Amino acid sequence: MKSISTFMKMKQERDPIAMMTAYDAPSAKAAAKAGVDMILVGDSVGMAVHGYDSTIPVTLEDMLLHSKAVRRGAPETFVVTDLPFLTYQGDFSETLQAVKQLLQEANVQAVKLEGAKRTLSTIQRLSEAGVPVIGHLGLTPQSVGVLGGYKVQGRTEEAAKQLIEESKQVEKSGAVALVLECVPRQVAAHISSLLDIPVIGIGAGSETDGQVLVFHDVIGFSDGFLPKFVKQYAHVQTEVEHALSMYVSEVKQQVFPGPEHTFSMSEETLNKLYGGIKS
Ligand SMILES: Nc1nc(=O)c2c([nH]1)NC[C@@H]1CN(c3ccc(C(=O)N[C@@H](CCC(=O)O)C(=O)O)cc3)CN21
Ligand SMILES: CC(C)C(=O)C(=O)O
Ligand SMILES: [Mg+2]
Repeated sequence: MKSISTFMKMKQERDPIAMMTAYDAPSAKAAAKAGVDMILVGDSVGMAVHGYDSTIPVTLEDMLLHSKAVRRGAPETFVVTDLPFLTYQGDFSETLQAVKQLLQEANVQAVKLEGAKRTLSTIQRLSEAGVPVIGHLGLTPQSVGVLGGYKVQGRTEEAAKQLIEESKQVEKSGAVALVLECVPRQVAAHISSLLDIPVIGIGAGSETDGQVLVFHDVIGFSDGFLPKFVKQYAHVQTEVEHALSMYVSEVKQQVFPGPEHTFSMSEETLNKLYGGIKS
């Protein structure tokens, strides 16, 4: 299995890190087969799978269930799980309990936490306890209420300076990697060259040490969600809708199931059972 040192080496050798979310066993298996370096069990599962309009309602129980499924689907892949909203801002023992379950029951390799400021001491304490922690700055969806929407971050001189400062602080606190979401490419490039740890971008341009996208966005199965940074490599939504309407139509027209989908018993048994009926 790849490890933090693999990813450090990839950064040094300018070998881009391909990260993608997965929330269940089959998608994790497909990601592993495709050569994804690192799987993220993102709290975006709340939006991509559970139908919420933000990541706020996602719970630790949700993340555990999805992480376990992903682990079973991709037993040899480095997996990182998002700590959900408000599981790492209060009592540290609660944070520890959450991380303990993710690392010991779901067997993931690392956890990801949003923000700097108050999050820094948590990153530090977890790192000191031996937990690989990934930071997440820029657009931090768990703060959507404070940010006032899903908007590009770090665009003004002041905001960019703060983002650069906070990135350094996240590294200094012991994080093993940093996700930068929706920031100008120039700022993301600067931070990537400034830090020793790998910087993984989403909507952060091509000069980061790696990229991350949401599985459903990559395959075109996210109900029209298409922000600027998403590239759809397939249009599964269309395929799925076509398949489902064919199924409905064939059931209605009694085309499905055909003989090839149907079980039968022998004439002899049938005779014993009913004294002979027309099959
Ligand atoms: N399916 C999915 N994909 C994601 O990438 C994703 C989620 N869900 N859920 C959690 C967060 C939320 N994300 C979002 C959501 C919306 C925008 C968005 O509308 N962005 C505008 C920015 C406009 C601007 O500020 O100029 C865009 O056009 O990219 C960006 C990221 C990224 N994450
Ligand atoms: C978009 C990525 C970085 C994420 O945090 C998620 O999928 O939840
Ligand atoms: Mg997330």
